[in-house]
Amino acid sequence: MNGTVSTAAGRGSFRVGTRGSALALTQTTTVAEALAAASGHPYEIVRVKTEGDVTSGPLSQLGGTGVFAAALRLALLDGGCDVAVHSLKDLPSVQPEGLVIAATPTRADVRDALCARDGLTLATLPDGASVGTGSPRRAAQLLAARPDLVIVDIRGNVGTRLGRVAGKAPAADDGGVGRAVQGDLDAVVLASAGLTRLGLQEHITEYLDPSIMLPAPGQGALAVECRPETAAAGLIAPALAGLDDLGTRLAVTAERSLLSRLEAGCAAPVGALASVDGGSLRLEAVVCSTDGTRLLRRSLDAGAASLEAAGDLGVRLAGALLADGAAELAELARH
Ligand SMILES: NCc1[nH]cc(CCC(=O)O)c1CC(=O)O
Repeated sequence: MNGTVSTAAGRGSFRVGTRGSALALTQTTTVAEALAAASGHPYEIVRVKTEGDVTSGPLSQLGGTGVFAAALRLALLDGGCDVAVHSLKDLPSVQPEGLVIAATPTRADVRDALCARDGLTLATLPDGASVGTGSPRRAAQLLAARPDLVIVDIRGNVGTRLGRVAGKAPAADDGGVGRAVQGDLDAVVLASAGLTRLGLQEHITEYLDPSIMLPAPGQGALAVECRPETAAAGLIAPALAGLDDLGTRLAVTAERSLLSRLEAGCAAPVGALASVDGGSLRLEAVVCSTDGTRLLRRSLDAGAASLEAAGDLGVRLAGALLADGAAELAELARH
């Protein structure tokens, strides 16, 4: 599946690496178009097949977090591409030597979305309804709100997962890990951002308010990563800088700093959302027991809205949650 989609190769062009899923291709093309328009240089798209795309087992068996991002990062380091576009929430918070996040474009909707049959919402789903998600964070917060729900562990790309809900349009096979079983679930929970980027927002029956469901750190945001010293990165450096949104970068810096201080990965039952409010940054986070019976939820304000203050805010809020017993509650890595 490795290969070139467009043929704008040659001197003065840049190569943008992507995963092969429909969502990844959409996100990558949007970023590549913006960079090409701002820099005046043509691009080509390089598809990188990742381990996460070919393994159908549960995420927890894939040997840790970041499997989706690792192959793209390797391609950057190998010179297989010049720029990589990641979903920020899938990107491990440890920054590899030699790579930088050159842009965090303006974030899309951060909320999770319920896609239920027959227009149902979290309040109107019948007693004991089945809801599909592979995310311990979503499962725990769903159960905290509705302890009667039956959570079904599901995998695959957005279209595949949507196709599990009765009455939803058959999923286009977008390279998912399994064929959709038609209509065996009452609902699934997916990120609004991904659904909207794929034009599937009509299937959303409720945008889950962050007071009920805190999103994953970085949800709805993209990270454009590169090796800054390369010629191609230099070519588009001003375009990358122009694509960066400071508010988004501040928010995701705080969220990822919290996650890394908790020593938790993208599969941990941890939600976090930062927002810039006036000149200050506020971070809200939740750590859950996986059965949803216990939730630790706290928020903290930073005095200032700087990158340093954002990183510090994440560390301080994580410290408060750890002092409350977050590591034991969520079975995070021991300290
Ligand atoms: N883990 C897969 C993944 N990575 C990014 C998104 C959606 C887009 C985003 O949050 O930026 C999704 C799908 C989902 O969680 O529904």
